[in-house]
Amino acid sequence: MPLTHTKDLFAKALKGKYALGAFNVNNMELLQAIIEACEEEKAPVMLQISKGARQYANPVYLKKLIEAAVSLSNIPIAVHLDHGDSFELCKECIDEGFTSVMIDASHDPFEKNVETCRKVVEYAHKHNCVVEGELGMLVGAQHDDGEEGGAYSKGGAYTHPEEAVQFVKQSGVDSLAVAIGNSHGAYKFKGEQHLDLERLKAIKKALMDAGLGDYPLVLHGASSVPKDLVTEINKYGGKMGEETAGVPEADIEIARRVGCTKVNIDTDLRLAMTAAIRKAFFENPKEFDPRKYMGPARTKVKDLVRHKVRNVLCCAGHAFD
Ligand SMILES: O=C(CO)COP(=O)(O)O
Ligand SMILES: O=C[C@H](O)COP(=O)(O)O
Ligand SMILES: [Zn+2]
Ligand SMILES: [Zn+2]
Repeated sequence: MPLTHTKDLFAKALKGKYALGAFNVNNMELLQAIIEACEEEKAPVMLQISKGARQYANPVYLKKLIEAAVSLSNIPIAVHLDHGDSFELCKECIDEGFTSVMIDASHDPFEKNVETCRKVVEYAHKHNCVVEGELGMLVGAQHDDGEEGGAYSKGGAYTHPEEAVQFVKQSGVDSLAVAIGNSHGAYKFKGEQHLDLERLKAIKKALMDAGLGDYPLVLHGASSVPKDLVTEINKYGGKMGEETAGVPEADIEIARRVGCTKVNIDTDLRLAMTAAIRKAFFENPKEFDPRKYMGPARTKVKDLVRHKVRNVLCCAGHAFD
């Protein structure tokens, strides 16, 4: 089975009122965990590759691993560039056959963001690829070099509904990542906080009223940073701030119902993998066969993805709609 096009996945998700999980892939075990969970849950899935993943694993390895996943499974799989930071990187991925790319020029002024997106859209649309843009800036740790804080988006800037309309019209992007209080990483909030879901509704409505239809919105930073994973990491020797909190899963469910079509999850996968590896090291300090800790790590990530697609995103059971 070949890759499924991102635009086909979006069309079905919008019709079926479910969200697609866009899970980040950095190595074989993460990929296997995502695919096995989605296969068993009959969920369509988006695999996303960041610039960092390409640097870590090598684009050819990633491409071949994904080819293996596609040929061994029956579910619809799309491949997306996460946070493309230049036209050149987007072009490389489009040429490699990615079904969608994100160009993230959200830190630039509006006009410059539009211009950068337009250039990517022009190339992508000629090559059967669709484009995600971003307007507004996520709070906190986006593009961060520091320990926990954001380098240049500490305050964030929420997406304005009318600006979103102008941005989509002028740039021609096919989906839009919004800033509604979401942020990347494990240190999103101290204590329980919520997304600005009223703003999300207003953005969706403004796009609809402007004749852009049931327009696909994207939620970055959608990890919930489960307390039990943080506790487990710390129990087995980790040193994560216990008071950290992510996006409540109930907020993600509401975002899905409002019309968020793509939900990005990376940190929760990292936490699951780290918790399982730390536990295996702690419980079996004499063990040195990587399969003995990567195996449980893969299983833990698989359980997490299963939970997300079944209980939060509600895309389980929709693979063959
Ligand atoms: O937005 C993401 C990838 O683009 C991931 O967000 P998290 O860090 O919340 O998992
Ligand atoms: O939003 C960022 C994603 O979690 C990817 O992270 P990365 O750049 O460390 O691969
Ligand atoms: Zn961004
Ligand atoms: Zn992101």
